[in-house]
Amino acid sequence: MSESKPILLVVEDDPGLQRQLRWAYEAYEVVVAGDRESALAAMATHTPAVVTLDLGLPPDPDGTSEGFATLEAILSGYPDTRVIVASGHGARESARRAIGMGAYDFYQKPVDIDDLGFIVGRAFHVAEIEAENRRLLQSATATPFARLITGSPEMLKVATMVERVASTDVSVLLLGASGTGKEVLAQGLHATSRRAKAPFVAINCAAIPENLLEAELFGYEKGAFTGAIKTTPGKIELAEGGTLFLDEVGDIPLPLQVKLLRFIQERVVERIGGRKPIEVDVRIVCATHQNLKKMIADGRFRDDLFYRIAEISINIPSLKEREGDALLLAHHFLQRFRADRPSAPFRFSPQAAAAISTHSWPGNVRELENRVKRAIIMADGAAITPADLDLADGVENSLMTLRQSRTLSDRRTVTAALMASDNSISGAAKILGISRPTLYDLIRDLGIEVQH
Ligand SMILES: Nc1ncnc2c1ncn2[C@@H]1O[C@H](COP(=O)(O)OP(=O)(O)OP(=O)(O)O)[C@@H](O)[C@H]1O
Repeated sequence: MSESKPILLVVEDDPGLQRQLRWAYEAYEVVVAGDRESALAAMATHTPAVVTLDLGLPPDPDGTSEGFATLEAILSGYPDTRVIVASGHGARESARRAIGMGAYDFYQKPVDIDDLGFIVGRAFHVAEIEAENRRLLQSATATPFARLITGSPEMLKVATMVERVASTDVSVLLLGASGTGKEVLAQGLHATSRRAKAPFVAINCAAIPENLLEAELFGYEKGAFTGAIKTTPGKIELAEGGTLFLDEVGDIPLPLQVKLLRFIQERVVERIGGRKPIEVDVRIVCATHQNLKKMIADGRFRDDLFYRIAEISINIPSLKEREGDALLLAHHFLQRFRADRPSAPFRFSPQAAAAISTHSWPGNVRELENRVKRAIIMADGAAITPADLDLADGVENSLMTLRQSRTLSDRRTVTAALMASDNSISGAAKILGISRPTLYDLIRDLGIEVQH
């Protein structure tokens, strides 16, 4: 991979500030444009991930009209670009308008190079994560787990385990909270097993009334009970040669647990009202959000059945535990649902992205899917907002994190410089490129203890 620096486009008409910014951002290759035309030319040539844009551009250097026109042109041509808007004119109103149009962030002049540098750094970071997300989305859809979208190491580990057990015929118990993707994984398991061409039959044991569950699973002969007007095979039979997925297996009532156990041991079913045993070859995969061990202790689940269905148990992490996945999945669902509603926004506002990243997702992926579905219907701006998702604004949180992370990174850098210079103040100041008094101030503000 090339080690070239990322390109930052600075749209600024003041030559003094142009020079200052060019000098300040050593980590980037800074491209400068002084007006709309040259900004769009630079966009076409370099397609930078991040742009800083002064709203006061010629021919309206004292107003904002040209700046807004430039913002609109950039965002409509290059919707993935993070545009950071800087202006001294009627800052609040301009800020609101710019963010509403899809700007990434806003900065009020006069420019503080350090602060703006931090915002720019974060914008590149987010752009990188999003690019990575897009790559992951592409590669994820190429795997046998076509419906499983994840970039988190914990979940990838789960997918690898599922893939590994798929080639065997052991029974698998998937443990995870509601909406974590148990059925998606069960389907992935089936699709990667030797049974892939045979049926995958799923049954949610919690969704079917107790008295109907037996008929659903085992089938019945005509006339076996009132309403049994024709002979009907059960789900177990329908899964012949393939995989039977028993979701919420903990909800199977005890008498039916006995019958299921018998089937698993003998591999034959008898329809209700039937006399002849029917041989069935199926792979059993179960899932539950309940604690089966506790249910066994309470006498609500049979331990002999548990050991039959749980030759291998796999824990599925909650969405909150999969770092970065909420945003990755949100983009995935946005793309998917937009297919039916092309006029919907194609991006989340920075506030919405922050809200998605900080929400605790008690309903896991299903909750996320529903919120994005809702947002696509509700949204009427350029970007999806936290309100469209019915989430609290995440920006306050992210701003706190911004401040905290800045302190954290300063502390780390100063401590490393002190260690490298054997706690010599002048040595550390030299490494950090600051004066000794500035370093003393920093050490005090950051609460660092210097050992002598
Ligand atoms: N990693 C994932 N990638 C893409 N979509 C997912 C993922 N996980 C779950 N989904 C989607 O979220 C929804 C819920 O998933 P699923 O039904 O598999 O969860 P579950 O754990 O079986 O839920 P429950 O226990 O409530 O039945 C489905 O629409 C599914 O397609």
